[in-house]
Amino acid sequence: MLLGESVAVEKMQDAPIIPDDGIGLENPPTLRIQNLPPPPTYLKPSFRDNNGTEDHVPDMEKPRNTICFRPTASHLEATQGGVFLDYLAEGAANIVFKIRPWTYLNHDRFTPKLNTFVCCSADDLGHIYLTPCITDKVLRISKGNVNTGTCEEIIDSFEKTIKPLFHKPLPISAPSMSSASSLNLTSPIRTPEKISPSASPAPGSASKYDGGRIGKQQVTSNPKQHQPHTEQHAQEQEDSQTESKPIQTHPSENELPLWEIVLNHFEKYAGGRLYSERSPRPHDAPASDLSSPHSCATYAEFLMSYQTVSLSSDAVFLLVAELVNKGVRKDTVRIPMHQQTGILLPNMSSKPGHHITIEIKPKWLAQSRDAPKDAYRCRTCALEASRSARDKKPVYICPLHLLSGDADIIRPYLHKKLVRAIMRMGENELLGPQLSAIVNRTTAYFASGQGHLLLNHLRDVQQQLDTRGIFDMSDVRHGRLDVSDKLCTAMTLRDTSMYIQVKVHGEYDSVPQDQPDYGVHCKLGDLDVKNPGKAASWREKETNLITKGWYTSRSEGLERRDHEQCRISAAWKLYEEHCP
Ligand SMILES: O=P(O)(O)O[C@@H]1[C@@H](OP(=O)(O)O)[C@H](OP(=O)(O)O)[C@H](O)[C@H](OP(=O)(O)O)[C@H]1OP(=O)(O)O
Ligand SMILES: Nc1ncnc2c1ncn2[C@@H]1O[C@H](COP(=O)(O)OP(=O)(O)OP(=O)(O)O)[C@@H](O)[C@H]1O
Repeated sequence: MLLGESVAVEKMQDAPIIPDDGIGLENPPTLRIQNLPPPPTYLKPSFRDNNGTEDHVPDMEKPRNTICFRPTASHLEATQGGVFLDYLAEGAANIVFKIRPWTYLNHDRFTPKLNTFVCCSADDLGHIYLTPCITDKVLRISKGNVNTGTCEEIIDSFEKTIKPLFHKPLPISAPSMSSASSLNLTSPIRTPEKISPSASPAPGSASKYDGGRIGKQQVTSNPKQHQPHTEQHAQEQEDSQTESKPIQTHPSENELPLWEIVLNHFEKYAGGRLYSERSPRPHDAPASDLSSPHSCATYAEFLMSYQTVSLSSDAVFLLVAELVNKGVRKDTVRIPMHQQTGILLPNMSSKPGHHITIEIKPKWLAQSRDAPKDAYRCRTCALEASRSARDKKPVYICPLHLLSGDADIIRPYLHKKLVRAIMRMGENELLGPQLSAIVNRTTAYFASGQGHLLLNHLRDVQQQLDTRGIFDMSDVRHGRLDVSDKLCTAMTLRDTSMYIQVKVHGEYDSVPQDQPDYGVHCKLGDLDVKNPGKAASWREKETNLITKGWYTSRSEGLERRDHEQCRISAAWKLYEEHCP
């Protein structure tokens, strides 16, 4: 296998193997395989045996300061430290394998599965040892997409850029809630004052703040008139854009965009509650005692530990074979051969009999800086509204609701997520009486516990890193990239995943009174710093949301119901109900 090559699987290819010489080419040719490759044969064990004597210098480069996966067909190696690498999941940019301890498939004969690997490391003298199997981890490998960094780059930017953002200490007393979540949950609804025209213009009318203006386009005078634009309209918008660039001016304190004024009213007068007639229920969780021994010291506790691993080229080949075996993708999967590195991460998957895991992408926890002033939706809800029925998220919550601390709104969302995770895990007995305890505990985690703190921290960092919006060029170093590193980091934190583990057995039944979110823990995943090369696509997305009316349209067909609706839409409804 040559430097610059990649292995691709195209199941429909005819030729079993077509090796190409890809050195130095921009788009290196690929090895195409139809059938699984034959397992490589390693006749000699490449580790120290039980007597401590090294009896083989392996046929791979000695890995230093790192560990290395390579396949094995040796019974001895497999029994002493073999692991299986099973396909677990994939995202747009990475493939994830679960590391499972090796087990006999046949007691009489050694019949290695194709994906039997050993994990080796070297000491200072270059002696190679078999590393005890690391079965509580997953192996994550980049697919090598154009805008995706190598594993080394990912780890480097994680250490230098991401980690410092989480070095802030966690509060040791109850969280001081943000404006979006400083809710008086017991206060009855009060009538909001009508937005004073002097404080802010009527929806859609002109003001100095035209954060929603693209080129010559002005927001229309009545938000109820907003509809997603036709293709022809979109073309007109595009044409107008070519004449003038997007303008981004920023509101001073007394020039807040309308959506923000309405949202502030919602938080202030309705106590942030979507259903105003509802009083707090007995099962609404009290705030967690954040000074308990379970408190984390800093927000860094929510980060996973990363470890680089190198992969022999045979290993990469067999991982691709594993993907074929599992029928992973109908189209092409590529794993770049030249990288031959992966990242070991803690395995956050559900573990039957122990915990269930739900995965949540909190997305944009504050409105986009570029949203029109009369936006009816937040950025995430606007994007979701723009999606076809097929592409919409099956279980959804507005990020601003998730952040709000309102247990009534968060609970139904978490309930759905947890039920799906339980069913996927196959522990259907958890759907019985235990379920409400599991849901309540997870709700408490997000409504008032550490999940709430983490979301607030993520929101703050997203806002601090993106102060001027996606069209701003002022922070860009001349001639280099057309988007700032800070914005790339903000976009990374808008795309991170929360892996929330909820204990489901054992001491979980005897929960401390003062800790309603007992047994719930979370780590953040996918913190690969985004490539500035994505800037054009981010701008295109934002422009599309603005010009096609996805932020502002009040079309019935776009409405989501109850807790699925956007918090900003809920605020508008309440405002208009009380200030017709
Ligand atoms: O644009 P968004 O907000 O939909 O985010 C994309 C994600 O869509 P989502 O809404 O989370 O399903 C998208 O996630 P999926 O592939 O849909 O799971 C990616 O994370 C994408 O980032 P990248 O191209 O892998 O760097 C994400 O793209 P960017 O973060 O670069 O915009
Ligand atoms: N540490 C982990 N433990 C368990 N499962 C994981 C872990 N990391 C990732 N996964 C699984 O693999 C999937 C893809 O991982 P990841 O989100 O890192 O890939 P990605 O390509 O960066 O995603 P995206 O499409 O969001 O860019 C996740 O959705 C999750 O199901």
